[in-house]
Amino acid sequence: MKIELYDTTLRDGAQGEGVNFSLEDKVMIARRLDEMGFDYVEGGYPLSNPKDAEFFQRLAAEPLKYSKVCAFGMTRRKGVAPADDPGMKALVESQAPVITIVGKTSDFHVHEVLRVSLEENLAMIGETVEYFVKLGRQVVYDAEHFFDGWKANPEYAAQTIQAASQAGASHIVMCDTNGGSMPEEVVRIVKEAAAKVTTPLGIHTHNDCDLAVANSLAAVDAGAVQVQGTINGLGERCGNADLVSVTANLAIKKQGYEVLERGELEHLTELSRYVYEIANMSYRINQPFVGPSAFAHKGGMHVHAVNRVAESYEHIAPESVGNERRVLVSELSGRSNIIAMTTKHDIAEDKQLMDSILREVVDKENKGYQFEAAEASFDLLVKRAAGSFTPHFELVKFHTSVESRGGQPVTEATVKLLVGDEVRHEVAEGDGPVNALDAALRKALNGLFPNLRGMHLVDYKVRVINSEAATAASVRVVIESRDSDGEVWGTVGVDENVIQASWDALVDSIEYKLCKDEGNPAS
Ligand SMILES: CC(=O)SCCNC(=O)CCNC(=O)[C@H](O)C(C)(C)COP(=O)(O)OP(=O)(O)OC[C@H]1O[C@@H](n2cnc3c(N)ncnc32)[C@H](O)[C@@H]1OP(=O)(O)O
Ligand SMILES: CC(=O)C(=O)O
Repeated sequence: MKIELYDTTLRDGAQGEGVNFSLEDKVMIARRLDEMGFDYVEGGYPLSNPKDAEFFQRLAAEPLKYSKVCAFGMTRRKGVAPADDPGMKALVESQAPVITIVGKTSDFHVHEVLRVSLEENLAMIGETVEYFVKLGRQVVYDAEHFFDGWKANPEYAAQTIQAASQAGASHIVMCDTNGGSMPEEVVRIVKEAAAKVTTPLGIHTHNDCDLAVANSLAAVDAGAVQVQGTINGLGERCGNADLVSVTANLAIKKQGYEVLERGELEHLTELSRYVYEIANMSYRINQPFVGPSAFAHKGGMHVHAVNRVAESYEHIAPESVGNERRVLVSELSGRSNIIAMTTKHDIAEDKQLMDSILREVVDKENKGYQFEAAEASFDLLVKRAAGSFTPHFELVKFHTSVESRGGQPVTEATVKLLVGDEVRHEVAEGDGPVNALDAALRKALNGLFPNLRGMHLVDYKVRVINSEAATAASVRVVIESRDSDGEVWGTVGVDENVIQASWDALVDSIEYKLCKDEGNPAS
């Protein structure tokens, strides 16, 4: 059976704390969802702000190819005719082919929040839906607080959805607005609601009990044919149902449902990351299906098994959702992790070397190193252990100073290097000691390695480890670098002195780049 996917990232997702899409962001996300084959894209609330109103004008001028565009609004205001209601006018002007109307299901909300009679609320629902149907628009009716309302007063809750159904709504969407329902309640109530209306049912859940995806799937099993949710579960409070997980579960794990019929499932990971990037948010690393850790294997016994049979510790093939298998190296590693990480070195047969690499990894992790986010440092460690690494330069000394000049901090670094037989001695200023060291190091290497010009630092993280040792505590510095090929790599340094730890991570980063460009990648 076909299950319609209704995306509300641009409306309900934008209600999440820290989420703020520009007009261009919204248009780009809508187009990506359209390419992926989502059935409905809810673009916003045109009454709410000019950006949302403008979004619909942009899409009216250049329509989506597949997805139906939905404009969201509430039922008419109390005591106002639909034609005179500013919210209705904004929805009409949006030109959106689908109008999604939210209305009250719960008698408690009708009395305490709207402060109108139960009859007036029914009239608000029926007249609003009818108004848009008569204008030739498709109307999706979102029944707010549906499950709470049904639990408190099922007769009245049923009357609200019957009002929408009789007025011509195409779907009645049951909303778990406060996210407090359990899957067994959802199943029972969806079945009871299905006995009261013939209009197709949809489900819209929130994640306050961490059950939004489970509740969506339970509703589908009970008869819902449309699922509303957001990419990555963005949304108010604890978020909405993550439409990525809903889609993957319906397509891969459950039997008999069809979603994204155009074979776009293998682009789910790309879509998830695209939305994170546009929202300027970090990926949720352990996000099911699409997170960077979703198929990352760390425990030595697991890696051993996965090397033999991938599905021994994977519930699906990562590629089916566009993700990839990763092997992590850490103190929890066994020889299998090292073998998996060093395939290009062709050293798997050298058990002694494998054991010495493993011992060094465990020893270094014990001192505070972490190689999970520093694969480039790990690769250099392997080369050093295998005797195939020749440093491109050697440090003679470095010096950094920070002083205040006229109330402004000025940071300077001096670096003295031996490059072959030549001594190079350079000084540079920077925004801080690490930036100044980076600049002086590059100056000292200037003219020898022009490819370093296309490389820059993109992230710098410092973490105090062993903090109970107070001032003697070590720090771990992780640096992320990127080059003009778009490759990103991580390196790590650990020391009691943050400048030394930074230097070590910096040097690894440059050595990795030089090895890579010589066609001698460290891994
Ligand atoms: C469950 C959901 O996610 S629903 C969507 C929630 N999203 C948002 O609120 C984001 C966009 N909202 C906005 O920009 C603004 O709230 C607006 C433009 C819609 C309204 O702004 P204002 O007119 O200043 O009203 P305000 O937000 O303070 O209060 C909401 C009003 O709508 C009324 N209202 C709430 N729900 C409904 C409804 N379903 N139908 C009719 N009126 C409703 C409230 O009773 C209140 O009116 P009152 O003060 O006369 O009682
Ligand atoms: C409509 C909606 O967003 C809700 O009830 O949660």
